[in-house]
Amino acid sequence: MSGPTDPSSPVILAVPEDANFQIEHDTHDAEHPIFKIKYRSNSVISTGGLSEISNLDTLPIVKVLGTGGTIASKGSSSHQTAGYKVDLTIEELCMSIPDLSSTCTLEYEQVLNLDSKEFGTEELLLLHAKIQEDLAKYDGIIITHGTDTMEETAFFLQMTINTYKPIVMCGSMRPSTAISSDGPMNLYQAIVIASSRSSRGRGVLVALNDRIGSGFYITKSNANSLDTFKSIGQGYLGNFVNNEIHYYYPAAKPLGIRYFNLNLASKIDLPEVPILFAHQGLNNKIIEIAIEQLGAKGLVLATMGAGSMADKSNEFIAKLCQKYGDKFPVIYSKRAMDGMVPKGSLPQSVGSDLIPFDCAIALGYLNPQKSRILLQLCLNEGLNLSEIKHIFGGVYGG
Ligand SMILES: NC(=O)C[C@H](N)C(=O)O
Repeated sequence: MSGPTDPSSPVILAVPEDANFQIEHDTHDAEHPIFKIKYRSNSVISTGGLSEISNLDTLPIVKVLGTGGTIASKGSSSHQTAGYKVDLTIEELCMSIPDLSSTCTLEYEQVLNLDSKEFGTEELLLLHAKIQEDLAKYDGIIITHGTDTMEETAFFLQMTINTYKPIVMCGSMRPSTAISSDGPMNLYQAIVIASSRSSRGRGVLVALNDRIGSGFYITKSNANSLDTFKSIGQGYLGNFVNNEIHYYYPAAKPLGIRYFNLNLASKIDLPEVPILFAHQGLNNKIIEIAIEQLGAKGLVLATMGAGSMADKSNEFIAKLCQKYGDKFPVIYSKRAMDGMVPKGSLPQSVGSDLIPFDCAIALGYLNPQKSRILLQLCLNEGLNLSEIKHIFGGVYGG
């Protein structure tokens, strides 16, 4: 028998009489310890429960899905770190890393080969379908991806795939042709992370530059440097040092996760939800254009502080919402990288004639690009305003 068992299944445990086995206590979660029973035998009868059986003679089977990005790019010289092109296959990329045959059985597949700025709903759905298909066969999935929109793909996968198996995203900031390109090391670490049982039950992970972060919160903080992925308030989940994975906390998924089941059998077109970046002197006309000319079904505002928009903008938004029968959700996000927008910072009514402000939803801790995806998923499921508020309440907004 190989591969993991579902930890929630009942405890029925039997090992062959001839088995040579050992019991290991997994210390990653002191409150919910896992006892691993490892054995050597050719046959096994059954397994399950809080315990897991693993055969010492089998290795995890993991799959790398290539989608492009700088990690799959080539420049024309070894010092070129801008203006390069995606031009490397996932096969070539996997050949550039050290031998992993004692860590896992590795397979790979080219799903896409694009700069991540070209990603949209179609690419997200394609990747989602591929992962769903592969999760049945593999112990972990690794996705190579451009860093520019990696956080959006990570968040989308996090909200739409409910699995305890590791899904690990990685990329690079320097192309494959650059002196000290970071791609091969990042890919190597991501594969080791996806092969490890200690990575289970942690949701979608983003692994770059020795750090392991949660795809739910992590964001690209620097447009150029290698040390770019951060979640300032929530921190990293772990670190990778000298071929060892060091998690700081027991396995857990972020609070506020609510899974959205996508019906891949029918055509999905996630609704139009633009993001508007607020600034001093914002012209209300741009709000109207975003909503009316784009046919948007919702709007995300990167507000100037913790939900702050000029009074005239709030009044304009409230009137537009009234026009749509107060069904049009407007997410009050923030342009600041850290912090949050609490429910309490939004007025209940606006203007001298106290127009109700029901359509305004405080974002909580997510950034604008992640809240856009969350709102798209809510709208795709046909949720109403109060249900959407409830979901954003999971990240302390609403
Ligand atoms: N570092 C990178 O991967 C950036 C690249 N433009 C991308 O997102 O595809």
